[in-house]
Amino acid sequence: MKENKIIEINHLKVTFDDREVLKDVSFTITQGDVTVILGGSGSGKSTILKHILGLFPVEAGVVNLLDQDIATLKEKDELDFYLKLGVFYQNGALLNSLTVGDNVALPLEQHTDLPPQLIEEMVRTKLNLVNLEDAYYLYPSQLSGGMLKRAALARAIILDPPVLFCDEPGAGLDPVSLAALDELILKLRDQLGMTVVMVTHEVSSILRIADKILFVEDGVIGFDGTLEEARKSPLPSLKDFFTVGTGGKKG
Ligand SMILES: Nc1ncnc2c1ncn2[C@@H]1O[C@H](COP(=O)(O)OP(=O)(O)OP(=O)(O)O)[C@@H](O)[C@H]1O
Repeated sequence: MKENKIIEINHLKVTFDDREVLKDVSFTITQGDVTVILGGSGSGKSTILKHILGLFPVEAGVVNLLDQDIATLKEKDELDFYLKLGVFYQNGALLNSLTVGDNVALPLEQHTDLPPQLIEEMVRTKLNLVNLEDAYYLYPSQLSGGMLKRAALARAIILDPPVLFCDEPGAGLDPVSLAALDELILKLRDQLGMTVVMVTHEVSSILRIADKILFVEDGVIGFDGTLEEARKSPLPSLKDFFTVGTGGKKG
């Protein structure tokens, strides 16, 4: 079967305050893959994610997402388009005044006209999927760190997005909760066919879940290949990630 490209970036350039953060970034992401964007602190990983998510205008180059050049997206179509994307940020906090069920229901209530009974069913299905079926009536303050992440994940996927973007999803989790979150992300990929794009420094996570690695260095993609290829790469800064887990920082 022909590989289906979900994201295609060509010659993306990003300048902040006269500083070229991304000089020339090109890559493609294939449907059903878990792709990890790696790179040292400040290398521009989040900047790439934010450009894919349309949070910044594309200054130079092309960002193609779900067969749509995002620069040509009409303003009236933007909301519908971006609703197709699941976004899971490390600080994607839930609203403390709402129960977990109401938090997860929020995107459905805000963006659909579905009847309350159906919304509740959809929320329960997603809570089941993230192993939080008993947390429907609990408040965020009653959840552990790992449970909070899973609830935020349930909210990110409530509209069944074809792509899930995760920025440091495991930040602050203990190793056991981190492994559980990784398992869950793999389950979403396997059961729902979701494509996952993740920025993370967690080597244990990367080894568990990455299919593909994109390594950002000096404003370009310094490495683009499978996890196996990445582990064997002679590129010194990439080697550091897997051997000493320095996060790509030198010294
Ligand atoms: N809105 C902005 N305005 C000005 N500079 C920015 C902005 N966003 C990011 N930068 C700069 O661009 C560079 C890349 O930032 P980015 O957050 O993409 O890096 P990162 O690789 O995700 O880093 P980290 O791993 O530390 O989160 C940094 O030097 C940052 O200071």
